[in-house]
Amino acid sequence: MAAISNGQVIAGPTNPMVTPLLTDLYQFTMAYAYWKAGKHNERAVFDLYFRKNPFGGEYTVFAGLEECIKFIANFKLADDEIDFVRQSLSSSCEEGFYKYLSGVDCSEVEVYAIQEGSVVFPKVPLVRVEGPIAVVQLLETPFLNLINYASLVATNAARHRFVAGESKMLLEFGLRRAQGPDGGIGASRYCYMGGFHATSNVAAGKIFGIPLRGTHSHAFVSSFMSPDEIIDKSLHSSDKRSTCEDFVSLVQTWLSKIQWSNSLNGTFGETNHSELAAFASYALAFPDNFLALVDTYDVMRSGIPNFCAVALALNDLGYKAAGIRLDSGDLAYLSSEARKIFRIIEKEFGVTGFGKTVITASNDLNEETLDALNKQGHEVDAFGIGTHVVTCYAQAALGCVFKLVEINNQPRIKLSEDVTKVSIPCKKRSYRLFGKEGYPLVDIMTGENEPPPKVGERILCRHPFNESKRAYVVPQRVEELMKCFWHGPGGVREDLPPLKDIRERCISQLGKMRPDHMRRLNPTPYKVSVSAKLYDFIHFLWLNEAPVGELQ
Ligand SMILES: Nc1ncnc2c1ncn2[C@@H]1O[C@H](COP(=O)(O)OP(=O)(O)OP(=O)(O)O)[C@@H](O)[C@H]1O
Ligand SMILES: O=P(O)(O)OC[C@H]1O[C@H](OP(=O)(O)OP(=O)(O)O)[C@H](O)[C@@H]1O
Ligand SMILES: O=C(O)c1cccnc1
Ligand SMILES: [Mg+2]
Repeated sequence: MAAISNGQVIAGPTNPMVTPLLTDLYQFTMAYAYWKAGKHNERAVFDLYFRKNPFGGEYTVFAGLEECIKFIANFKLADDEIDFVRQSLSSSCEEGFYKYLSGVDCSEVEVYAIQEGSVVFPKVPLVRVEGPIAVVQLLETPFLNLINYASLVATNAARHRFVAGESKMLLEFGLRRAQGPDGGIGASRYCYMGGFHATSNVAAGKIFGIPLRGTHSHAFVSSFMSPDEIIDKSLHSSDKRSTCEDFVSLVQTWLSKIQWSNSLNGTFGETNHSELAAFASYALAFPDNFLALVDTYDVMRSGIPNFCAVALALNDLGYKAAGIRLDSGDLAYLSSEARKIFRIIEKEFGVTGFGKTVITASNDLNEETLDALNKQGHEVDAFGIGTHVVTCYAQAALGCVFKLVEINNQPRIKLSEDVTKVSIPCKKRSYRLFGKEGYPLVDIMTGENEPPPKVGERILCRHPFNESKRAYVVPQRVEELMKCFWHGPGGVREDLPPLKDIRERCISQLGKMRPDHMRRLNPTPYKVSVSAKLYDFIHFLWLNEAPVGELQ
């Protein structure tokens, strides 16, 4: 059953395994202890944030919010789930707790969050969850689970897109290598959000409306032994006005023309006939969308001439071949060589546009290989990326945390020997301040009731923990970062935007960042700050909570 809020139906989470039990045991033990102490309805505020940008970069893409909202909108423990909690906790736990649990929902919970697909930075709350402490405590692990991987993959995808360059098409091919079904579905969704153009994952296409793309595998090529296997060789022209009765012969004629061509100067000798049969057969099946994997036997000696022969035969019948895929070898060299041949063929045989035939490359691609290809020069138009993007091979987890910042209107702080782990107390607001050139300059957190920064008014931005780091900013534009996404089922809240809009937000925000924050090597850290008032309060609370040591 789906929940209704603000007149909008909010379905449950995409993965039906996302239930109130998808949490750590300690959330239930704490919920019991809060209940036992009579504290369970105390109003608590938690911040969800991360401490360090992933992949050695200086930016992160926030993703996973929609799933969190779907989760809380439908949050209710079923009887069998309560029975299981009863079996899992100590037998000394009182029955009244289970009665309480059976009535728990998120009607008293408020969620403020940065919009999904936004570019975000360490320490700034991505999500602020307020509500009865026992209920909000139960949300900690599922929220982290839904946001950590989503944001990591979206960031990874955005980084791959950044290196590949805006003009390149990025295809996500990772389902077979993903961490299980949820990893695969999630990767497809969040790669698309981070700027990929399409996925090979059919289920993700159906569930999220992501464009589907694909080629064919080596198995298809090697399954053919000879052109004699092709029974139905007829192919009608694209305008359906004529029919070629023996497409395979037409292909073979074109292959000899290529072999004897003057401008190709005898580049091509014998090619592999079983590969030619596979290509011809694929073209008969998909004359409008003929794409050939050209590296099964030998890219330059066989795959490319065979592809060209089939593509030219299709051209005779009014079809335009879709392109080739390279899946091994030196992709810079092979793509450049293939392009040269396509250009020569365009000239020699007068086939307009043949020189621009799309070249797709795949095989263990990652940021580094894309960067290396760019440095060498290449002719690849589209990249198919699997393992590295979906498994986030370069970094296993983002490390988002969920920390208590206020209870019963009393600010709370968590101290640590490691200053990066000290939490920023209070229910806060956060703003992005934009400079003269239109770039975001700094994110600033303030106490909830402080006046907001104003355009044209100088404001002091302080590093939260380093006294000497501070700067005045006169913002040209101020954007409040967190919006209300849940205020109980009846409360006014932001609508959940379609995936395409989230993707566009992401691409647009990434495009408006100052380039030095985005570069791969030694990027400049983006500044995250607090107001002078919040700074003073953090340090007052810090001194208040930290015991004074005694030297002997
Ligand atoms: N010009 C290039 N510069 C840098 N890296 C490249 C270049 N061309 C390909 N690569 C990368 O080099 C690696 C080649 O891997 P490997 O040697 O295992 O593959 P292969 O032998 O070409 O193909 P196969 O998958 O059939 O084994 C891949 O990760 C690929 O992305
Ligand atoms: O390399 P990835 O980035 O993970 O991209 C997906 C890979 O999956 C496919 O083949 P598969 O890897 O199954 O077989 P292969 O390694 O023998 O090419 C495809 O040809 C790619 O190589
Ligand atoms: O369509 C493809 O080419 C594809 C799909 C998944 C994995 N590798 C390649
Ligand atoms: Mg491979």
